[in-house]
Amino acid sequence: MTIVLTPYWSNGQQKIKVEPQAPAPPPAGLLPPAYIHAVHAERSLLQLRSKATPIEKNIFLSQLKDADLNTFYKLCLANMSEITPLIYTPTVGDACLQFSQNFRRPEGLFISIKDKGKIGSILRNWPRLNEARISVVTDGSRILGLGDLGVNGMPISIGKLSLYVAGAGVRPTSTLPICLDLGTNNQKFLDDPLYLGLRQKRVSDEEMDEFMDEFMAEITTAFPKLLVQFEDFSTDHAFAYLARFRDRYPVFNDDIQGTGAVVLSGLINAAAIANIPARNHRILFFGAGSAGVGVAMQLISYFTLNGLSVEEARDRVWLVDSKGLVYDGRAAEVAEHKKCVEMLTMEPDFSRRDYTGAPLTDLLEIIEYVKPTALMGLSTIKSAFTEPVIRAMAKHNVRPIIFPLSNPVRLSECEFQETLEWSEGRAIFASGSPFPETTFEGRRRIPGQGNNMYIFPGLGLGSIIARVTSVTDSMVEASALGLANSLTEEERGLELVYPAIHRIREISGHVAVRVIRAAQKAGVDQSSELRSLSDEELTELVHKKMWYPC
Ligand SMILES: NC(=O)C1=CN([C@@H]2O[C@H](COP(=O)(O)OP(=O)(O)OC[C@H]3O[C@@H](n4cnc5c(N)ncnc54)[C@H](OP(=O)(O)O)[C@@H]3O)[C@@H](O)[C@H]2O)C=CC1
Ligand SMILES: CC(=O)C(=O)O
Ligand SMILES: [Mg+2]
Repeated sequence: MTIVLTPYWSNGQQKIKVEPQAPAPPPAGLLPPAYIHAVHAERSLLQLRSKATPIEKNIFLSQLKDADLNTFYKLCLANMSEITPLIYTPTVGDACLQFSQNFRRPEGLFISIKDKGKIGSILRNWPRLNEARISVVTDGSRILGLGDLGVNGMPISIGKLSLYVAGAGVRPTSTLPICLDLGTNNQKFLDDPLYLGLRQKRVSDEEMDEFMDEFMAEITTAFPKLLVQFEDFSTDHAFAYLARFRDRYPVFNDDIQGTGAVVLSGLINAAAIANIPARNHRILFFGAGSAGVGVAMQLISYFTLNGLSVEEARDRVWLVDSKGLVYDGRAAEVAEHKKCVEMLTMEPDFSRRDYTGAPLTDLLEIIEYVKPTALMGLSTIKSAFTEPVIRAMAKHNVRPIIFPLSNPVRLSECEFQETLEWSEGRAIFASGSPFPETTFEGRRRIPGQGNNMYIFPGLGLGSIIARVTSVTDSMVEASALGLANSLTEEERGLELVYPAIHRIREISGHVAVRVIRAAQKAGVDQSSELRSLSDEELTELVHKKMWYPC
């Protein structure tokens, strides 16, 4: 049993410790005589562990959250590494796939295309109108690497918000999960009598634009203090709506910006282990969607801040999509977001100009041509990093950086153990979903989890506390740098690229402080009283604001 709990009340016979936040005990007789709330957390943990499969554990935890919020978050905080994979990736992928079958009680807000014209009135049905501070909004069109899941995407919003609470201490009552139902192109769901969403195909881009304009205007009116996180929109809409709304409202896109920040942070720490400055790396992206391009943009921005010109910075990056290496001369059309993204002041044209040969479609061939120092997988293609691919990376690099970042775990481009074996233990590894640690040739090896869950809780908390009017690139970059320098000496000694997940509150606090400072510098903060605080005072304030279960 790993949890350490402080009992705070019993059924009245044996008062132990009453904390200020503790709920009043129910009247005598409504609980068994020896019931102790804190011990109940241990009982809940045993119940959780008695479930056979991850999805059963996910269902159990979801019901526990509904029945006893404090015990749920106590378990999360005391057992982060055990519980995070159950409420988040990989299990949240199954929770989404099975949402319509497993549905018990509604959680969050559902807004459909049929509500167009009256979205404001639907939003005002939310019972905690004045309390909402952070909303994770998905349209279910690209849930993890699982594709269009329509209204079944709701658990991703719920799961991310549970991490806001557990990982950053955002008050549970301040979280607002939203799933937009704009139809689905998933025929299996449309044919399923249990499917809980609209029985229609996705609406046109024009209709979706009108809907999103109304939605954003109404949500920021109904909830004037709300930060909006866009989650798992399909890539074209992810870029389009970030560009459309980011200067008007406090909004960020987790898959583009959160992922960009977390991978930049991991690359900085991996570069230190490889003993090659980050800006000197040659980075090959296998997958050029919202996540791949988001990370590429973040890296280029960082490299330019570290002395490279835009040309030199983008020269460090190669993109591969389903048609192979992205280069100017190839016949297959190159989507706009892979060429020129308006969201940065520079124009990071990722399409290579220096390659003029025949299309390169084989990853191994591409590796032999590029000779990358780092290989990033954001493709949703399971096992794409084959033994020859990893061996080629290991041939060209003393310490190859290999980050298979696709989620959930069954879509990972490679697994931890095989990557160690094929690279003779030299790979520096981080994956999107967690792999267990292992011992390789007598040495303890701990895989990194390169997941935006290390960024969004702190980025969100800092934005909420500073009451920002928008989320700037500098705030996102600050979150990455804050995460990168949060490793302890012991963690560096173990060659970790990300800190241990059980320190998530500390890390989120650190990230939040960096984000608040960046917001102040950019002039987008509205909590001017925080400006005069020293860093120590600000850190203390951030931690004081964190909610704890009782
Ligand atoms: N670790 C983390 O924190 C995060 C991980 N992710 C994960 O990243 C993955 C991708 O997300 P996202 O970018 O939004 O999704 P997209 O579907 O937009 O992108 C997938 C990309 O992979 C490319 N691709 C598909 N098949 C192949 C193939 N056979 N060979 C080479 N490339 C291929 C696609 O090519 P084309 O453009 O030609 O279609 C596209 O560029 C998901 O699994 C998601 O879960 C996302 C966000 C955060
Ligand atoms: C982690 C995440 O945001 C994703 O896989 O989409
Ligand atoms: Mg996502």
